[in-house]
Amino acid sequence: MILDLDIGNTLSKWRLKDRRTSEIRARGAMWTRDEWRSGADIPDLEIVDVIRISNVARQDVLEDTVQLLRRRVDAIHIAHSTSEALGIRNGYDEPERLGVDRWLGVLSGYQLTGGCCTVDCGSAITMDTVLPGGQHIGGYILPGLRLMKESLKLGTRKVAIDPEQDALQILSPGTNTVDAVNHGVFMAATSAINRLYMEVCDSQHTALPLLITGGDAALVSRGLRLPHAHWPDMVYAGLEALFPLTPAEEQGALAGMPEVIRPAELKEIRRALAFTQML
Ligand SMILES: Nc1ncnc2c1ncn2[C@@H]1O[C@H](COP(=O)(O)OP(=O)(O)O)[C@@H](O)[C@H]1O
Ligand SMILES: CC(C)(COP(=O)(O)O)[C@@H](O)C(=O)NCCC(=O)O
Ligand SMILES: [K+]
Repeated sequence: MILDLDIGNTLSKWRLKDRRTSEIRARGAMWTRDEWRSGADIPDLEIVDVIRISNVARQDVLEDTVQLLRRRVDAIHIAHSTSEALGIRNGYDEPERLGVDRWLGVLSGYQLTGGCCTVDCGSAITMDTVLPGGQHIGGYILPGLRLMKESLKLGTRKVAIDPEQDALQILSPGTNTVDAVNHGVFMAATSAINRLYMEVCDSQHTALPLLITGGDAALVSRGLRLPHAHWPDMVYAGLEALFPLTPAEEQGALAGMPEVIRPAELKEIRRALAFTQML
């Protein structure tokens, strides 16, 4: 069995994948700051023979995790951002400083689309662009929904946006503190993504597919008017692309690949952008 780990600043996500059939057998998550102890929260390590890791949390979290796992498994593959991989050139001045979760999203996004914008809505919200031909041009980092809320210190930290509400409701003026904050941060996130996406397409002269992932992706997705695809396993898919282990992975099949949504026409994107700028 393969254990895939995606250690973010908030949550450490894990997934068990069958090495022969490529089926996902189990999934879970735990708080990154918590220790890995046997119990219901962590996978059964007895059946794991190889591990792939994406880590953007502190180095000691990775070291502790590897220490714990090393005793039990044959191989541990740890992903790193590099200047080039799988036909993609990293656009950062210092490529190794690009968050590896972003790099993995770019790798899988490019495998799927041949050029796209990737958005990861977690502790931070990140957007990256890789152009047709494989040049990554860098991206943007914003605080995530939770961080934005916490930074206001208005006591609304624990009250999440109701995911059942429709987007128009979430964007309406709040008539109490909780709603005012929730609607405000939702608007900040969705309008920034909309705008940055349009700016990038305009300046690169191409309408790019838009992919979104991360713990808040389903919610943020509801406020994006642009065509886009939600790919919950996008970071895991980058691990699959970088360290293929199953027969399906060796042939380029990535877990949970969404259908590619055709982007709006470039001239429509430019019209919407011009409208935004005149407001
Ligand atoms: N079950 C959940 N537990 C905790 N956070 C969740 C959950 N579902 C959605 N979230 C949201 O997802 C965010 C974490 O997303 P994630 O992509 O895992 O972040 P990171 O990779 O930075 O750890 C949280 O800040 C929270 O807003
Ligand atoms: C930007 C991030 C904090 C996002 O992490 P996440 O929200 O997924 O926990 C992470 O990708 C990171 O630490 N990046 C290093 C800085 C950079 O990418 O420029
Ligand atoms: K993120």
